[in-house]
Amino acid sequence: MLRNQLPTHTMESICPLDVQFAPQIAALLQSPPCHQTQEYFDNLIATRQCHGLKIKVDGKLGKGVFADAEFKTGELVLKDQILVGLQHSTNKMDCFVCGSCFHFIGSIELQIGRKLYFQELGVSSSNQCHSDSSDGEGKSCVIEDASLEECSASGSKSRIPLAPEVIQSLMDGQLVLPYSENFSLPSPYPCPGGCGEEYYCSIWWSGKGTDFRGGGGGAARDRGGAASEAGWWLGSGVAGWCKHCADIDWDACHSLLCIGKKSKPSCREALSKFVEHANNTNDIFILAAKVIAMISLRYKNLKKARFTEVACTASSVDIDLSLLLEAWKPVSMGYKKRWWNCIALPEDVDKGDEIEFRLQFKNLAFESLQLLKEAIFDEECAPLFSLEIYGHIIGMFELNNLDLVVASPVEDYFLYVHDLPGPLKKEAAAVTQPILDALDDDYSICCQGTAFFPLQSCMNHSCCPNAKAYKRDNCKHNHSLWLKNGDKMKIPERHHGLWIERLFTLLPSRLHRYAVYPVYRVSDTGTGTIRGTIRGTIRVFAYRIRFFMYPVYFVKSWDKDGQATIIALRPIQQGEEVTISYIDEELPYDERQRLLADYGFICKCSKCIQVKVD
Ligand SMILES: C[S@@+](CC[C@H](N)C(=O)[O-])C[C@H]1O[C@@H](n2cnc3c(N)ncnc32)[C@H](O)[C@@H]1O
Repeated sequence: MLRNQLPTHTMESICPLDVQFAPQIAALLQSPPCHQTQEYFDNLIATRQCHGLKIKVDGKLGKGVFADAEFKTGELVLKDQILVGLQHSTNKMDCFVCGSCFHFIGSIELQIGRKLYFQELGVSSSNQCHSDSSDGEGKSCVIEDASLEECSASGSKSRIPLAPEVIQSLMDGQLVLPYSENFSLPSPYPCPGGCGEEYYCSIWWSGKGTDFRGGGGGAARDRGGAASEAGWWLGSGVAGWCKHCADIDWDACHSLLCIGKKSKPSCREALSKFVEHANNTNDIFILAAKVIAMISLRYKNLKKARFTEVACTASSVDIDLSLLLEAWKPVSMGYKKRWWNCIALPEDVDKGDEIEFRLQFKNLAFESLQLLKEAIFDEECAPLFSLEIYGHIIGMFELNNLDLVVASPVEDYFLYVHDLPGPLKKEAAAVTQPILDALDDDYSICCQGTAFFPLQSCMNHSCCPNAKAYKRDNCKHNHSLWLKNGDKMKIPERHHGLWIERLFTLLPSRLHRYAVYPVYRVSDTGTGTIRGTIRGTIRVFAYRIRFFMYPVYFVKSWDKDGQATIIALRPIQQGEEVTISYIDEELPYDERQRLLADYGFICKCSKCIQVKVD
């Protein structure tokens, strides 16, 4: 049975808003007309100055990205800014990053001190095992009787702790590490709402992208509302000092989601419950909440602007559908299906249990939505709080999101010290070695999360792609995979020398989607060794699933901040479609189709069509 042909009773509404606002919801979920979509993406490409690309909206696979110029091998094809993204909550203890652009902030000392502090408290990801990851389904997994042959890198036992005073002096800036001035980071600005949960940096808007200049200014300003230019996320295209990331995030969504003193105590409590629920189940709900907050605030701003124009005094609780559709436009452009329908059925779940399986996800989303409604429900934007809309927003993430991976400057710092000439290295290492010993394998953990990118998400998949997500190639160091023992892990030649993520995959395969694991550089010989498997039993909602994990690797899209960077894998001709691979395209045909089923389609690329013909 196809996923969109489930019996009607699974589609029955459990959310009264789905029924009450059915026409408005249908209007929101209707695909925008082609000309509107074309206009939107043409505008986006122009304002972001990603010349050389064109989004075509009526291709055989729906939207697709096409070359409007020639690209040489290795050339930058696209740098795309996040529409909405989040850092996984489990990663927050490891990496201190800006809550808006995900650039590392503070200082090398603060990054290290904070990590060691949480490590000593026993709450860092270093103290957890892989299967306790923040995956869509994995978040809800409870290890019941896993016999862990070997835990991850994070569980290292060879760590030599530092004295608490040293950790404190790293955090409060008393201890300055040698050469750390070469790795300065933007100053952190606390959330203006006083939640203490989010910190930000300031950015320089060059009109082309972001260029980080640390700190400067920082006086708390009176925000008194969320009045920003409604189209900020399309980028102004004008160079100049931009508002702090704090302001950007506040105006975009955080003013509604902040649990600081500026929010009403009842909202604060409800929001805390919502976040706790998301952290215990699936942090993708927090991303969905960001979208709902963004659209609500865009709606308010559009309404304010319209009323100023026509001096209108209409009742403030009437839903203005045309304004709501306008506010929703950036989300309307994303490819989406209902979350609980587009999740691939894990191999371990019996076909006969499919309806029950999907209902569990639907109920989970409803549970989360109820908590969010208690916190930020707005009558004027009521359709946004329907389960249909919530499910489609999460489904959009499921089908399009890219893992967000931002390289750690702490790793760069230690590599720099490692590369110093003899006497200088010896002197510096006298200070840094005890810190490395305390961090052990975790010295290089990068910022990890998930994000939706409006242009990149239009890229179709191919098993013979002509583009890929960029991996930093300016690193001077060739780390071998440090995996121990036994089996060889073969890595295709084209990935040699690139940064990869060592990933323990939990079967069924979907459970790795949002996992949090370290990134390593593959040696130029491209081989590593597998560290052993982990066997056990987990509970996924009502199901007990026997599993084993095996290490695979993922090549990541990552950079100094959260932008997606796509480069050409081979020469791309003008007019040719730009494709990336959502999976490891070297796998055999059946395995590829199995993995692509997670994305809800059977591949129609030339390589797969050829297999069928043969
Ligand atoms: C991330 S979106 C890509 C943009 C999409 N074509 C659109 O219209 O927005 C992924 C979806 O595009 C379609 N798609 C992408 N690559 C495909 C392929 N090789 N074969 C078949 N469908 C594909 C599938 O429907 C898939 O779920």
